[in-house]
Amino acid sequence: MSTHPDVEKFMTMGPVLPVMVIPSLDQALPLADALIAGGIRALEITLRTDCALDAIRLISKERPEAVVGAGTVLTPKDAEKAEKAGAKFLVSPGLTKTLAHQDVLPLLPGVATSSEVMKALEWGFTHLKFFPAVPAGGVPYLKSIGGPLPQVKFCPTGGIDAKNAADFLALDNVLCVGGSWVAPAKAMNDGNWAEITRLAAEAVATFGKK
Ligand SMILES: O=C(O)C(=O)C[C@H](O)[C@H](O)COP(=O)(O)O
Repeated sequence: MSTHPDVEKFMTMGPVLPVMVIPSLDQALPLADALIAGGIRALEITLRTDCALDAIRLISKERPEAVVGAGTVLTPKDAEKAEKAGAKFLVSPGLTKTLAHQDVLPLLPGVATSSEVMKALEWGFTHLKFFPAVPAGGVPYLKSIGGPLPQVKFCPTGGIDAKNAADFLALDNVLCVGGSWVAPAKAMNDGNWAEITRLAAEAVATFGKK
């Protein structure tokens, strides 16, 4: 499936797509609530933990105001499981032929080089995650890619935080940024949900809408 029109909707819902790693199911609703209270509604739950699918199921059911997506989607099987759990979109760190052809849910696939962008375009993807954003070259790199490939819109992710997000968001080819900095493991482990609401609200207030 090529880029679904809904992908741009999810990307422009907020300037920040939180990358959520949820180790324990009892953290799922408090974390979602903390982010929602801070003004973030599009939530990416990575399929990196055992309870990730259950967390997607729980948040989708109990918090209909949130738009829940699955992250770290690697295979079409992952896509099917995420859809069954209630996810509305998929995010992957890279792109393979089989993943490019899944048609279960709208996909935001990851790329890191111009050849990968060109291959994604051949498969019909115009909206991509730039991953890992900072280690791969950061703002100047993504700006350069926008020279020959201006038709592609990105969600840079990987190494982004409150300090460098604005520099990425200032680029013409960036619609939103992704990151775990608004849902840090330490605050989650401490049950410090107020801190997560503060970080989310700070991101929304600082970066506003693109
Ligand atoms: O899980 C995935 O699908 C990924 O592609 C990786 C995440 O997007 C990054 O790990 C987030 O990076 P940080 O904000 O630097 O923690």
